[in-house]
This record gives sequence, structure tokens and C-alpha cells, in this order.
Amino acid sequence: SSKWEINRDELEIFEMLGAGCFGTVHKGTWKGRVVAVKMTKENTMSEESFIEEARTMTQLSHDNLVQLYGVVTKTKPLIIVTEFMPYGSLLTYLKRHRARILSKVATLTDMCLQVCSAMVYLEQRGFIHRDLAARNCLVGENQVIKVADFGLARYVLDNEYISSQGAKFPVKWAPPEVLSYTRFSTKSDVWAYGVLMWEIFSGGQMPYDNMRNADVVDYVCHLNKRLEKPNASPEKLYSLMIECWHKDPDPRPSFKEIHKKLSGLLEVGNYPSIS
Ligand SMILES: Cn1cc(-c2ccnc(-n3ncc4cc(C(C)(C)C)cc(F)c4c3=O)c2CO)cc(Nc2ccncn2)c1=O
Repeated sequence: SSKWEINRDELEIFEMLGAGCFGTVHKGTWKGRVVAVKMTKENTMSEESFIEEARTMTQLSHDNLVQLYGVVTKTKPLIIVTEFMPYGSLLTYLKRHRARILSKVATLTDMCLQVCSAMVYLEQRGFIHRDLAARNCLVGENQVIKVADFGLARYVLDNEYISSQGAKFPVKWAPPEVLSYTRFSTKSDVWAYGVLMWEIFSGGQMPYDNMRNADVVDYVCHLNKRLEKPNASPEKLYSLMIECWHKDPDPRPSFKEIHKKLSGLLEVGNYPSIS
């Protein structure tokens, strides 16, 4: 069988970690390794197309990407086995530790850099995430941040999530060209990354507060307005966010360029707290 096919009886399944959009996710073990196990629910995912792509996705490997180990396809339900991240989603982590981390600009910048490193890796491979946000990043030991569920948006069957008018479509993380023509690209990931930077420097606040999706479309696409600078964000970092939110995709920086600028900001002198 294919290398990324996992034998169902090699898996042990323990407590539930949460409910994702494809069903429940549990903690488990596989070959002596602690893993996360997605037990997919019927009719939530286009399974055949995902199984075809699984081969490619298991070959994506980076310190800041949640590793896909393999899939159980010989039995139902389809099971997706990935690396386990002990501290859950970055969004939950930001909200829980808000007070402490908002005072540490170097920590916030480092979190942005870790996500950026994963996105440079995906950019180089022409792999588009399609739903980059703090809720889709996970936290491990020593504040390691890893990007999760990259590319899986292509396999969601729920129309509420697929349609840009749907209640579950990530409007607040989408650029104009995605809202108008659902044209996804690395440059639409860059826009989402700008919003993710805003989430990090806002300690997990909801972008555009409690504005409704339709109002955000108007605010961003017609009034050409943008999220305001989070208090914890230095001016130079906010300028980087603004560059990610250029209304046209091409002038937005590449993840490579963003990484270069962010690393420069982390050098001593910008943040005296690093000594
Ligand atoms: C790997 N992993 C996944 C999860 C976990 C749990 C529940 N739902 C999810 N989610 N969350 C979001 C999600 C989103 C998608 C899009 C297609 C991009 C829309 C597709 C998914 F398949 C998921 C999913 O499965 C995850 C994310 O895949 C939690 C972990 N860890 C912990 C630790 C402590 N407490 C809670 N979770 C962990 O290590």
C-alpha cells in the first residue's frame, strides 16, 4: 500500500481535542508517537480528491508546519493522522496569555516570524493555504507556532464555508480579489497573514470587532479602509501589515520579503528588551 497509508490497528485513540470542520479530532498514539487523529464525519469532506492530494501533503515538512503523517483510507471513517501540538490553537493561546505577551514585542514578533517561515516554505512550493488565521495555527513546547490544515479548505463540502456569501467563509481574512472572484493565490495568503499579524499584536481580538461580514466587504473593498494599528504594535510592524493589505495582489510583498523585514525588526536596537 502507499507509504502514507496508515494501518487502522496501528492507531490508539484517546480523548477528544475538539471538533473541527471535518468532525472530531482526538489525541492518540501511532507507532509509539503521540499524534492527533481527525475522525472525519460523513459528507463533510470530498474524500477521493483529498486522498489523491494526501501523497503531496505528507511530503511537506517544515519546523513550523503541523506534519501530516498519513491517512487511514481502507476503513470508514477516513482518518487523518498528524503531529500533535500540546497547547492547542494560537487564537486560544493569545487570548489566554494576552496580558503577559502583549507587553513582549519581541515574543509577538517571533510568533509572526515562525508563521512567516512556514509560509515562505509553502510559497516556494506554490502551495496555497487558503485559510491562514490564528485559529488555524497551533502551539507546541517553548512557544513553537506551527501552521495547521494547510490546503484542506479545498476539500470542505459545507457551502456555508465554500461560498464567499456563506456564514462560515473567512471574510475578515480575505482580500478583495477573493471576496469578488474567489481567486486564491499566495498573495491572498499574504493578505490573511497581515490579518494574522494583527491578531497576534491584538492578543487574539476579533478583526473588525463585531462588524458583520457584509459591512467588512464594504469597509475594505469600497471604502478601501483597513484594520487600525494594535496598541502593542510598533509603527514599522503596522506598516508591514498595511503592505500585506494592498488592494491589488501583485504589489503585496512575498513571504520571503516579509521574513527579511521582520528579521530586521527583531535585530537588537529595535527592541531594547532583547539584550
Ligand atoms: C493537530 N492538532 C489539531 C487540533 C484540532 C482539534 C480540533 N479541530 C481542529 N481543526 N480546527 C480547524 C480546522 C480547519 C479546517 C479548514 C479546512 C482550514 C477550515 C480543517 C480542519 F480539519 C480543522 C480542524 O481539524 C484542530 C486543528 O487541526 C488540536 C490539537 N491540539 C490541542 C491540544 C490541546 N487542546 C486542544 N487541541 C492538535 O495538536
